[in-house]
Amino acid sequence: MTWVWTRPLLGRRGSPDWTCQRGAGSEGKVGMAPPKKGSLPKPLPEGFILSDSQKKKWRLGKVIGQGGFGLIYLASEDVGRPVASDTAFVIKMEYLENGPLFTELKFYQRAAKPDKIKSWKRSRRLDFLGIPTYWGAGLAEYDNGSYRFMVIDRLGSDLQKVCERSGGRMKKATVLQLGQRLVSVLEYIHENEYVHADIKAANLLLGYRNPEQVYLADYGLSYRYCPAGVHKEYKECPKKGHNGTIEYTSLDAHRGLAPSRRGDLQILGFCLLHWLCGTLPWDNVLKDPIQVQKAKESLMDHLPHSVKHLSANTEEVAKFLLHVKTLAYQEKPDYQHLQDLLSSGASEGLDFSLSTGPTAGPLNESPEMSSSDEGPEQPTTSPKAEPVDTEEKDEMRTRPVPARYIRGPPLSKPQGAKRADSALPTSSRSLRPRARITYKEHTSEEAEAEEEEEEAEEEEESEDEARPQPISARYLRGPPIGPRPEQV
Ligand SMILES: Nc1ncnc2c1ncn2[C@@H]1O[C@H](COP(=O)(O)OP(=O)(O)OP(=O)(O)O)[C@@H](O)[C@H]1O
Repeated sequence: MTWVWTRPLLGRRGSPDWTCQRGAGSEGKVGMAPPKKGSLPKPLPEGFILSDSQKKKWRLGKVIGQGGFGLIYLASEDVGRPVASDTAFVIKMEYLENGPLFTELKFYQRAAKPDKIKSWKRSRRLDFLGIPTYWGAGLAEYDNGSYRFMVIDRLGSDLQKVCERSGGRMKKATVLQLGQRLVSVLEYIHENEYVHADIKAANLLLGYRNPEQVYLADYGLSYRYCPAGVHKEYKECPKKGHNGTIEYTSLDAHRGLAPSRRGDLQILGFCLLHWLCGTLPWDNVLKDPIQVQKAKESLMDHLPHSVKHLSANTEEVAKFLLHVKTLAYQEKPDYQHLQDLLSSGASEGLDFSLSTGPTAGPLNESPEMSSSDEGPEQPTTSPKAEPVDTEEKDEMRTRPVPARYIRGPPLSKPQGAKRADSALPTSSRSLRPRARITYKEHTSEEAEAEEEEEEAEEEEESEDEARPQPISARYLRGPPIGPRPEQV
């Protein structure tokens, strides 16, 4: 039996209303003590000294943030005095048995070492790359609890908050500028065998000292799509469908495919659209992942008109999504071309002041359009969904929520419409708080074995004393490797 973290659909982010429920599989594993009720760890005292896997010491300061599983502390390498309020480091800490920090740590250790980032920047002639620097990690014991921690750059406010403060939407030039920068970050991540799989404003943090810099953070859902250069195979697995943040997650994720590069870009496209319009066509059906999937399929099927129809200022994003639609599952995107598509209206810097651009388009029309509405001809190379077994779909629909890990802040409830085809926005045009539901698939033994195998092959695992507790005690996400090579 394994343990699944659950939280009510609209439960408060970081609130103690999590429960731990038993799930199927992995019978009889060692280390099966259920994680403590309420996943947020007990805060460690200010001034606590931690030693990382390289024996470097770190001093804990105040808690400055909390996520679904862990706390963020200010931290300092100068252990002899209290941590200054303007310190450049933070420590992210979770209970040892929790999975997301382990996943995030593996990303940083494999893909975001300072040297690697430095040489990438040199080779690309970049002044800046928006990935926080990783400074170390380790394990700690406190008051009978075991913890994992990771030291990274201290960052500033997240874009969700910034955006809410400035009226909900962003200026078009800023959205396009953000899009370009994120394509550049994604290219780096993708070239290092990873995808992020959870791009959204809440995971974009401004620099602490320089708010002109934007970092893509939170790699808790990141996925190694191409371990040792071998891309995961195309395998739809409806039972693993809808992973990610429901508003933005890719159609691949809805279908239960392992995340890949095109999925990240599609997620980014949905984010850009949201930031521009302040709303998305599936806002009103967020509680029903299948309806969300259908609304996204409809939008992608009817590009570019479906996007242009939402607002007058979406031409570049429509082109962006149209290009993403042409990508095959394993295809390497043309990052330069994607950046070029966004470049025409992009600003130099970022301006988060109130957006006065056109609001989203007609409110009472369906995103599903007749073929005569479609505008320019569609590319013929667009990937087609494999037929989905309706029985499996029904099973997904009725599957009890506790079978998955669900996370998301309360924010406001989506309003109104019951059907995807009437899912056009009805009220607010702003990026106001909303239900953001993240589905995270429950651990599978294949995925765990796969991770173990990959790790065993790596020579660079000197920091592996930070390995997790017995596998079954932690939460892991990841689809199994499919036997069926199916390039779509
Ligand atoms: N490097 C950082 N510097 C400063 N604040 C940070 C840093 N990383 C995260 N935060 C802030 O701390 C809070 C918690 O972040 P964290 O990444 O742990 O969780 P989350 O993304 O909010 O939720 P989840 O754990 O469910 O993914 C957020 O408000 C985030 O903006």
